[in-house]
Amino acid sequence: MPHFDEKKAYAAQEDVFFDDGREEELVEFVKSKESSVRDSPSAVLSAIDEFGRTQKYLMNVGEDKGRIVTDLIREVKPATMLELGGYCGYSTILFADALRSAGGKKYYSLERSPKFATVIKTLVEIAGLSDVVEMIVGPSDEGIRILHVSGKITRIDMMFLDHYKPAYTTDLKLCESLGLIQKGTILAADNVIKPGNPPYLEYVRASVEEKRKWLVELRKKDTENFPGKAASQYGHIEDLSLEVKGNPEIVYESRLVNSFEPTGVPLPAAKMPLNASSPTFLHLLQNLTLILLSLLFTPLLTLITILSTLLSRFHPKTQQLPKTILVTGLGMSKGLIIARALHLAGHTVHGADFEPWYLPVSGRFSRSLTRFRRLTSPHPSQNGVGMERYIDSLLTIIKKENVDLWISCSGVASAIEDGEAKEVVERETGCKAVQFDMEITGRLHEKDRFIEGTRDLGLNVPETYPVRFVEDALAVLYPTSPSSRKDQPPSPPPSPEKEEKEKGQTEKKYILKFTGTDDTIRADMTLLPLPSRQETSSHISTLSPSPTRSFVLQQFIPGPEYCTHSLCIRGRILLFTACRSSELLMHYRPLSPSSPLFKAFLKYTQIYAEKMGREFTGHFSIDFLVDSSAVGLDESASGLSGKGEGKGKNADVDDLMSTIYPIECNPRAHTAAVLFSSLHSEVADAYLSLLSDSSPSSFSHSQKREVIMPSPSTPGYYWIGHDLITRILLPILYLLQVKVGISDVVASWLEFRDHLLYWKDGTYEIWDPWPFWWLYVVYWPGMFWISIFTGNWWSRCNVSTTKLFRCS
Ligand SMILES: C[S@@+](CC[C@H](N)C(=O)[O-])C[C@H]1O[C@@H](n2cnc3c(N)ncnc32)[C@H](O)[C@@H]1O
Repeated sequence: MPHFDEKKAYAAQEDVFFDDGREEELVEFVKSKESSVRDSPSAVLSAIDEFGRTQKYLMNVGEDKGRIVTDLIREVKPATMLELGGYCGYSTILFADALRSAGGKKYYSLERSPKFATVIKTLVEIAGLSDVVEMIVGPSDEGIRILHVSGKITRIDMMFLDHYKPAYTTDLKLCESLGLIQKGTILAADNVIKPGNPPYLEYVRASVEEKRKWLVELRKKDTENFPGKAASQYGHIEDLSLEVKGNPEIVYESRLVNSFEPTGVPLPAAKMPLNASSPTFLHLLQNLTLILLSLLFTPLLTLITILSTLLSRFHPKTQQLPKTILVTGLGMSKGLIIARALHLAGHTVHGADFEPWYLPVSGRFSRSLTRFRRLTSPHPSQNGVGMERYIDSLLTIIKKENVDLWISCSGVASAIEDGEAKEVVERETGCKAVQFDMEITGRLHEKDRFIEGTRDLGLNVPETYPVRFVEDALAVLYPTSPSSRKDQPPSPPPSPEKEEKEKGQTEKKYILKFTGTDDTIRADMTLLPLPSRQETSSHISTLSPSPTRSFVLQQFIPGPEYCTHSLCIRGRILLFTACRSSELLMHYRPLSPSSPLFKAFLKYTQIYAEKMGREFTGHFSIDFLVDSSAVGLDESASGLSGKGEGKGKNADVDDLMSTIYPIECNPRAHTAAVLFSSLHSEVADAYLSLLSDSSPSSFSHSQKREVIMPSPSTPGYYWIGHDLITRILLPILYLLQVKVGISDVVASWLEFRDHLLYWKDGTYEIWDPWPFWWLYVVYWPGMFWISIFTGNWWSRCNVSTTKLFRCS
């Protein structure tokens, strides 16, 4: 046991030893020395220590126990680190400084008390560490979910646990369940011996078998049988979740390290590096072989094409009279799968899309098309000329080919234009369009109008406010009561309920979302308000909201995001699917139609469509967030976990309707449409119903068509080229840059292997391989070189290294 220097001992701990005004006194104390301590973390720490010694006790980790962790930081060199419980920022400053010196980037401090969080912010700012430290205010489990959902943390390099003792285990399990604990993660937990944390020690020291056994037993709450006053230390006993199961397969190495409290009381602290199993070299070899087979065998593809041409004679054809159909958006997978479905059902399909003359899109080479035409873009519009030319180019095809049905698969940039085009096409020709009209498209496309309209329909929505000026957002984030205005007479004090509501209002978190299509801004997930009004205001100012560059301020819902895709004909949903939203929208696995979440999403979408009435025809896709904290939902509610035993499995669909929040709507086809690839005759029938099913009496509940949805056995869909880059090449690059470890690289490769073995490529069809071949052998390399020559490559890489290869 090392020696403790009595001269540096903190004042003795009193009965009441925090939240009695001493934290504010500390801030004043440090501020009084600001000129000598500014921008020096060690000087700020010395000032805090001096206060603890000469004024009042502070529950800081202190110099001695702190050194155990800073030594670890120097050794492990974490890129990011998490702290649960920041109090006045002693550990925050000590560890964030060590992290920065070791080359790390971000230190997240999770602190429940807004008052203490303000103290931390102030002292961190004086120490000159604001660039490194990010505060997340609120209960730690909420903070962990926020960091996970926002993508700020995908793996925990190192975590310091020093908050509500019973929450050590539940929070660790939560991190495990979210996949944040990986091989090499280091946990440093304070106070596990005194006052003591038996459930935590038991958990991290348990074997895999023991933890598996506990999973099926009825566990006591972690707050029960807790020693001393630890369970009620911060006022009340917290209701910790019993639902988060953790990952029993993870094994920890545990070590106790002797040290001293800042008062000089000797104590052990614990640190725990982690062990996990490694995959084999064989998988790597298998992956490489499959890649070569998939991409380089052009002659094989040619042979397949010839054979499948012969075999396609045996495809079942439509029972109806063949129709002539125009599908636009053939450059995207969603357009391609719709064209293929209609072709296989025996119809004549024409394709069209925008494409530069020097680089044809892959969809034009599909065997499902009778002919492909290049469309004039509506965008280089001078006085609406671009728009007129676009509509003319559509009308020309429709009239020349006697098109019966136009299926618009617009990209985000031409959704509104297609709304206008639909009106002209239906007015001037006999052709029907699967596309919302301009008014409805605008109402769905614009985020604030969509939420407002949905609220008017009586459906659950997140709070959403239009933001055209910085002040619009500040007015929501910092509501002032009328009585605080100088020019108005004071009004009576607010009722307790109103006060409670206003308090709640300010504690809610919001995200500022750009209403346009700039991906760099769309990625900004900063939770607002920031700790001070000034920081909030300057953050919003950097985004420069204006009437021509508007945003919405939307309530942050802590929970997973799901996307849906549906085809709606005259207010009825005919095709529907839902999936977990994936990074870059390049992986789709359908939710089981029997899962409660799927049913809730479908019900929500159906209610919306029916309330909109017979004018509502088009592709309709709502993105939902699920407030999993509200009803203790787990993965079993979506049917994706495959385990099926969770509480969510039996969730009531009506209850779920108030915990699913639409966050935006795409009035166009979603790439998740690929999940219908094997249902071609059903898909074709659904689209063709627009031409036949038009009598007013057909819109009744009794005659409701059955909704077509991908069966639970539908494989997941991915794009092999995207996976090659994001799952194979980029991890190697990041490994060379020492951004990730070898275990991360292997995990990525294994994911790719699983996709190759069990999932399906979103472009490839054995009978129609040329779009796939063109996409990867010509289009992507072409895009790559064009990007290099035009310089776009680098600017896009700043957004995301994989963005360039998004082909949805
Ligand atoms: C022992 S103090 C932290 C001391 C700090 N790590 C240091 O060494 O300077 C514990 C802190 O955890 C915070 N806390 C308690 N429960 C929490 C929870 N569920 N989530 C986040 N913070 C919590 C308390 O408000 C308190 O500030």
